[in-house]
Amino acid sequence: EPVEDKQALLDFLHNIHQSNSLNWKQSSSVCREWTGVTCNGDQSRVIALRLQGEGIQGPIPPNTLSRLSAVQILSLRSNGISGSFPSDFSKLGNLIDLHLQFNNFSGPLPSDFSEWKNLSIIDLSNNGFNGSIPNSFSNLTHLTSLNLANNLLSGFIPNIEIPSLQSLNLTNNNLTGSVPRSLLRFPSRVFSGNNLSSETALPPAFPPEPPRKNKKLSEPAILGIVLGGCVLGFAVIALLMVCCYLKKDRRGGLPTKSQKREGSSKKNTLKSQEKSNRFVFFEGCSLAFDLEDLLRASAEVLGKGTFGTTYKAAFDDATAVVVKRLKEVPVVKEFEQHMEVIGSIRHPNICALRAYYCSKDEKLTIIDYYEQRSVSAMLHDTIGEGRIPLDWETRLRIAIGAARGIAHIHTQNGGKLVHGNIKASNIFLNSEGYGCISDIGLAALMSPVPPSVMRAAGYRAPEITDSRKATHASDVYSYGVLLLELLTGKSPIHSTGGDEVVHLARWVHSVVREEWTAEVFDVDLLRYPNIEEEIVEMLKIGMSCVVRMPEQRPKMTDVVRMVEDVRRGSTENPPSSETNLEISVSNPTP
Ligand SMILES: Nc1ncnc2c1ncn2[C@@H]1O[C@H](COP(=O)(O)OP(=O)(O)OP(=O)(O)O)[C@@H](O)[C@H]1O
Repeated sequence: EPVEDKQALLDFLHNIHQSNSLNWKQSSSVCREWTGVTCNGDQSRVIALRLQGEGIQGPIPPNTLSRLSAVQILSLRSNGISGSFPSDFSKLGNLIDLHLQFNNFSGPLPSDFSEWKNLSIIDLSNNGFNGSIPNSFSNLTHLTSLNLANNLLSGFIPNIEIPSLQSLNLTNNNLTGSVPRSLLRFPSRVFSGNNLSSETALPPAFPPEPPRKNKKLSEPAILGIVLGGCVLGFAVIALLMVCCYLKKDRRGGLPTKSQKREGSSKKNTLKSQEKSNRFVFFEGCSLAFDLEDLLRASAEVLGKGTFGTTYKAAFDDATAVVVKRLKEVPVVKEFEQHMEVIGSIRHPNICALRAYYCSKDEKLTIIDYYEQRSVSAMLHDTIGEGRIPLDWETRLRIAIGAARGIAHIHTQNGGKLVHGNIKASNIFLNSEGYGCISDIGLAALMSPVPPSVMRAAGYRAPEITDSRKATHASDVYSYGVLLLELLTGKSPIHSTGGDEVVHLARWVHSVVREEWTAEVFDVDLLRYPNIEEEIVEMLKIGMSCVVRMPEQRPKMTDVVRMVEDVRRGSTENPPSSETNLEISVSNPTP
C-alpha cells in the first residue's frame, strides 16, 4: 500500500468540494478499490490518477496532488476546477500525460515547463488560461500532442521546435502575430479563431480557413461552456443532445420537430447540469460540425440490442454519431475502468470509442456512425428493389480486418481483454473497406444473458453458458461463424424451410461431410471468376475456428496469418480453371 500517496489523495479529497462522492476511504485499498487510481506493479506508488467528470469544483488544494511524485498520468478533465495552474505541479517530474481540459482554470500558464521532461501529451484546452504561451514548451523534447484551444491566450506564438510534436491545437484564443516557421507544417485550422496577421505565411498547400459561421456561438456566455470549434466538444454536445432526446424518449418516443423547438431552451440547462456529471470523452475525435448543425441534429432508433438501445444522432450535413444506451450495467467503477481501457485503443480495425457517459442510472457510449451499416445489414437486409450482393473482395477485407481487430483486442489489458460478442451486426467497414469491430467487452460487464435469449446465440461457442465468461477461444469460435456467414450468405441461425432451426456451423459441417461443398457457398459468390481456391481456403479456416474443443481452435494471431495468406497464396499460385472443391472433414464441429 503506498501510504504516503494515499494520504496525499485523502488530503486532496478532504479539501475539495466534490459533487459526485468518490469511494476513497481510509479503510479501503487505494490500489484496488479507489476510483480513478492506478498503482505500479508492486503497489508501492500511485502512477496514474484519472478523475474525469467527477464534479470536482474549486481550486486544487496546494501540497496534495503534487505529493504524488511518481504519477505519470494525471487527468482531471471535465470537472469544474477553478483557480490558477497549480504551481506545485512542478514537483510531478514523472508526468507523461496531463489532461486539465474542460475546467474553469484561469490565469497564466507556468512560465517554466522544462520541469516536466517526460511530458508527451498536454491538454489544457477549454479553460480560461490567459497570458502568453511560454517559450519553455520548446524544452519538452518528448511532446507529441499540445492542445491549448479555447482559452484566452494572447501574444505571439513561440517558435516551438519539437520534431516529435504530431498534434497541435491553438484555435480560439487571442493570439497575434504570425505562425512561426517551426509550426508551418500544421494545417491552418489548428490556428483558426485567433487574431493572426494575414501574412501568417501559411504555405500554399493549406487553403485559407473559411470564415467561422458559428463564431458568436463559441462565446462562453452562450452555452456556459467553451466549445468553439474544438473537435472534442462536438462529442460532448452530441452526447448532451442525445441525453436530452433520450429523456424525452423515456416519456414516450422521440420528440417531434415542434417539441424539439420548445425543448431547445431547456437544452442549455441540461447541458451544463450534465457536464458536471460524468462525461468522459477521448482524444482523436475528428468530427467537425458547426454548432448550429449540432443543435439541429435529430435522434433515430437504430435498433434494440441485447444490452440496450442504439440511436443515431444525425446532423444536417449528414454527419452523425451513434449513441448506445446501456441497460443493467451493474457496477459503475467496473464500467468506467472498462471504458478507459477501450477508449484508449486506437487501431484501424477497431471502431474507436469517442466518449462515454456514466452516472448511477445512465450509461451511454458514443462511436462514429457507419453509413453503410453493419456487415449483417450488408449481407441480409433488403434495400429498395432488392439486396445488392456483397462482392468477394469486400467479404475478404471484412474477414481480414475483423481478424486483425480481434487479434489486437486479445493483446490489450495485459492479454486479458476479450471481445465476447463478435457478430456481423457489430462489424462495420473502415475507411479502407476493411472490417472494423465494435462493442468490445460489453457482454462481460452486463448482467448475464440466458443462452436462449442471447441475440448472439448462433455465434456463441458451445462451452459458453454464461454470457459474461467469454474467452479468447470463444471469440475465435464466433469469428469462425462470421467467416461461415460471409461464405454462405446465411444467418448464424436460420431455418431450412420447415420449423427446424439450423445452426450455421452445424449445417456447414453436415453439407461438407456429405461432400456437397459447392452447395455451401452463397450463390452470389459463385458468379465471381477465379475465386474458388480462396473461398475453399477460407471455408477451411472458418471450420477450424468452430471446432467443439476450445483448445483445438487456432489462436487469433494464427487466424490473422491464415486469412491474410488466402489472398497472398492465390496471387502467388493463380487458381486453375477447375478448382477442386473437396474438403476433408477431420475436425468434427458440434
Ligand atoms: N456505429 C454504428 N453505425 C451504424 N449502425 C450501427 C452502429 N452501431 C450499431 N449499429 C446498428 O444498430 C443496430 C442496433 O445495434 P445494437 O448493438 O444495439 O444491437 P445488436 O448489434 O443487434 O445486438 P447486441 O446488443 O447483442 O450487440 C444494429 O443493426 C447495429 O448494426
